[in-house]
Amino acid sequence: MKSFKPIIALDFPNEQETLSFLNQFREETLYVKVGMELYYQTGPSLIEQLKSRGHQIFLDLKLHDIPNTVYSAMKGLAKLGVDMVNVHAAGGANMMKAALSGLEEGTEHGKERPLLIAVTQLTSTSEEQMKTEQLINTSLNESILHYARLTFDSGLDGVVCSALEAKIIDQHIGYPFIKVTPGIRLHGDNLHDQKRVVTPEKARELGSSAIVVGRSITKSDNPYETYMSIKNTWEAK
Ligand SMILES: O=c1ccn([C@@H]2O[C@H](COP(=O)(O)O)[C@@H](O)[C@H]2O)c(=O)[nH]1
Repeated sequence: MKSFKPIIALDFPNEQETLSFLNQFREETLYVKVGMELYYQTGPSLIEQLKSRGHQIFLDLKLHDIPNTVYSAMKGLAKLGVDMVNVHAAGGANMMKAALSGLEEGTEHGKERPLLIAVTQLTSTSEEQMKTEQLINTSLNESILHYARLTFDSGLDGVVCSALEAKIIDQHIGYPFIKVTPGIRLHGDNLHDQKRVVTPEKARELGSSAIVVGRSITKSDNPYETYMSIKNTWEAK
């Protein structure tokens, strides 16, 4: 199975704060996640800087639009040379297939295409919220499995889900389908806006392929130490 370092969510408002955070990590090369907050302020130039420092990049823009728009957007994103990108599975099979075609066509000849994964249900969504707001009348696990199957059948590499759903996805889809799991909390507490949370140890036990950790590292008193301790726990697998 492909092995990923813990992915640090760089949820910062600008380049300066991002780089001063990263400077604490000395020579360590990281797998970082650039999301909407940061990318919408900095654009491709920050991606170039992160690459020049040797970091791997998950560009987490969660595309969700009509197939043609997603196709063209992915074609452009492929040129950035990032390692992983994503869409919302709720955009449907045609949209996901269009995303994959765009990525394949946009990837420079001889380079590896970025991994493409799809968000099933956000880790900030509870079963109750899914039922009352999205009017999806199944269990949360069934909805996530449905989106995971749709994603797999559309030819993508994996999904974003909580580690709580990693096992059921393995049972029905298997390897090498990737499960990227945010909602990681060091004490498993429902901190902030997350609803489906898991500790790094539990995520490992449950079969997560990659954990995404934001505020537990970025807001800690010693981000470097916190990251190293999470990494050691994760690599003990
Ligand atoms: O379902 C999802 C999809 C993406 N995210 C992103 O992961 C990080 C989590 O940050 P924390 O501070 O560790 O909560 C954040 O960038 C989200 O946009 C997610 O949490 N859940």
